[in-house]
Amino acid sequence: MSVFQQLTERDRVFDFLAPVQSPVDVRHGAILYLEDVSVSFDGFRAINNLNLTIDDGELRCIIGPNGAGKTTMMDIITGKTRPDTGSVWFGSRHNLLTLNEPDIAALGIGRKFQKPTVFEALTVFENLELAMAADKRVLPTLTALMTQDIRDRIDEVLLLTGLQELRGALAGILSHGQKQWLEIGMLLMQRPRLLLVDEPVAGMTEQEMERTAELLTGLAGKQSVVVVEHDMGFVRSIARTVTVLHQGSVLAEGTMDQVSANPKVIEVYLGEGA
Ligand SMILES: Nc1ncnc2c1ncn2[C@@H]1O[C@H](COP(=O)(O)OP(=O)(O)OP(=O)(O)O)[C@@H](O)[C@H]1O
Repeated sequence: MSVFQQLTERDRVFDFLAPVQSPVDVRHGAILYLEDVSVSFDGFRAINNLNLTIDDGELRCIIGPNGAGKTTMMDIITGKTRPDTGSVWFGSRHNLLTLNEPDIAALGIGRKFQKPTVFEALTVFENLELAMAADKRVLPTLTALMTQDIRDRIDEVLLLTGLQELRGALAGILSHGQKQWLEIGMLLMQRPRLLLVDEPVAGMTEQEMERTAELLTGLAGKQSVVVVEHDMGFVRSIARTVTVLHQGSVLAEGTMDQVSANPKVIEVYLGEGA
């Protein structure tokens, strides 16, 4: 059936217009559990008996030296990499190791990579609209049929990301920071329960960093946010709990003050002048 035919079928709700369900069971307080997770690449243990719990609504920062396993950990959570051993649960109901990448995304885990990948030839508004559509070819038709719900969500996300004034601007003319916020906004359109954000402030000005700190801390509570970041000033400005990864395991966990006073952390990471 053509996209046009699908859109003219008035008697059913289309998947891309349906509200995202959140069947995640967080009654025990945690939204993500990694237990004894290990993965090796050519005999090298990139993740080594990793244990990590993220609470529902929490903002967690993950730091650690190059090669500590931060990206691999994100890849495991999103289903891009399968661990050799261990378990990974989203709430207490969903075993993520039985699901593929699209299913994990559909459950409500959004991932923001370091480099922004917005559609530069489209406006800010259209980028957000497109983030709602599963089928990226339907944009022009979708605009005509856009429900009030989607318009309201776009307005909410424009407000959250501080991009209201730029709603009609082409994404291509945005600053680096604004593009990063737009991309976070695109993820927010799907109302994720857990957002994984990789080095959000790399290449940003001081002012953009402050705005990003406000944005991420504002999201916590409504959703859980895991931020991987090397910029210690930024981590200090947003962090409640910091996890330090080293050689694929948790080396230390606590407040920024606690981990930065930890001699093991100073030795393997902070002592590098990071
Ligand atoms: N697909 C792969 N094949 C082989 N080795 C890999 C693969 N992915 C990661 N590694 C290795 O696993 C280790 C952990 O890498 P990872 O990218 O997860 O670290 P990181 O903490 O994200 O580092 P950075 O801060 O530099 O981004 C590194 O030694 C890396 O070379």
